Amino acid sequence: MSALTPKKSGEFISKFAKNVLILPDGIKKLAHEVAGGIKNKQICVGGFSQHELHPQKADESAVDWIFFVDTLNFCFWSADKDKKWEVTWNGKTYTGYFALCAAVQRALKDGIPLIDPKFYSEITSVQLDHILRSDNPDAKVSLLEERTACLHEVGKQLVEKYQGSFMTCLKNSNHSAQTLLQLIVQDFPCFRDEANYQGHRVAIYKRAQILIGDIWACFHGQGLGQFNDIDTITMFADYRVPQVLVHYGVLKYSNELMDSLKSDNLLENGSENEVEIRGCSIQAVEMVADETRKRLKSEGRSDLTVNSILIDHFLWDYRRKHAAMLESIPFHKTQSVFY
Ligand SMILES: Nc1nc2c(c(CN[C@H]3C=C[C@H](O)[C@@H]3O)cn2[C@@H]2O[C@H](COP(=O)(O)O)[C@@H](O)[C@H]2O)c(=O)[nH]1
Repeated sequence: MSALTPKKSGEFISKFAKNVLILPDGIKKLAHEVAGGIKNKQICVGGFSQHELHPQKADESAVDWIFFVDTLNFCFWSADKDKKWEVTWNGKTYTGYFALCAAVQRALKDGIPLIDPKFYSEITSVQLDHILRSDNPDAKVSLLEERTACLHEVGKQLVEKYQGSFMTCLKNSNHSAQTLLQLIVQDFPCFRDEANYQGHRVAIYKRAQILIGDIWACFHGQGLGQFNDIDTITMFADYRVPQVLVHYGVLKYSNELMDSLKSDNLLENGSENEVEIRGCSIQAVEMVADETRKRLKSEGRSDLTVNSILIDHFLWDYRRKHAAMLESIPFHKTQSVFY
């Protein structure tokens, strides 16, 4: 059974969700803030390159850098807060997603051809463990074997089918995000982030969509990063953005779900509650994007770019900036290679 698109999946899941609710007042409140951020250019496509660890030059190696990072861009949370995986680079210590970016920069500086698909198609888990080594000796990156298997899968496919670079996939997509999305989930199974929900096959495609979103952002929506249908890409349903949506009163969890998350119970990938959190996050951000467009239109500012990628980046960066304030809102803990 072929899956619904992520946008349709979000709509469908939010209709049937039992433990997650979308609140219209929260949508309006967040849309007001997003509209303001877009007008004053705080929220714009240039955000990606502002991170010192991201590629500063939008070229072929940036595309292979982004593909490598987004192949491993999952599950950085640690059960024990004192054993956080962290990487120090240029005198600064990073955690989570940015620890991955720092480890990649460190490896490249050491002359390891890490983002070359030929190299990582044959990488051993011992080599990867060294490359992703933490400066906190007690903490190691999670799911090492699964990460190694992901690299083998995608590296082999790129070498055998796409002349050894994701650039070929990008060129084959003819500036269509949906064509590229289908190519990614068909040819690279570790990106195929789907689930069965209420008798339907739903697709979240978090890493496949963030891969497209990061290329679009890195290239400022120009040249190789120009997609005619970029607005059809949804937010990236990870475990951080739902925290912010609860904070803004956009999502509300049932008491039962909130209590379960507060007790640090793991949520199984594909379980009803996990799918509801992720699906309602997609639908909520689509609603915020629509409400924001409506507001800007009423102010005669339809010229401004509004899409779910920009809103997602705002929310994700917001969680990073206000981590302490958001600590009282639990994030759902799921072990998977999908997010
Ligand atoms: N929805 C969403 N999820 C994102 C990102 C990013 C990084 N994106 C950067 C690139 C462009 C933007 O400017 C961002 O700066 C990582 N993640 C996910 O978060 C989790 C780790 O979180 P933490 O523990 O805090 O590092 C993990 O599942 C990871 O896959 C995003 O943008 N959106």
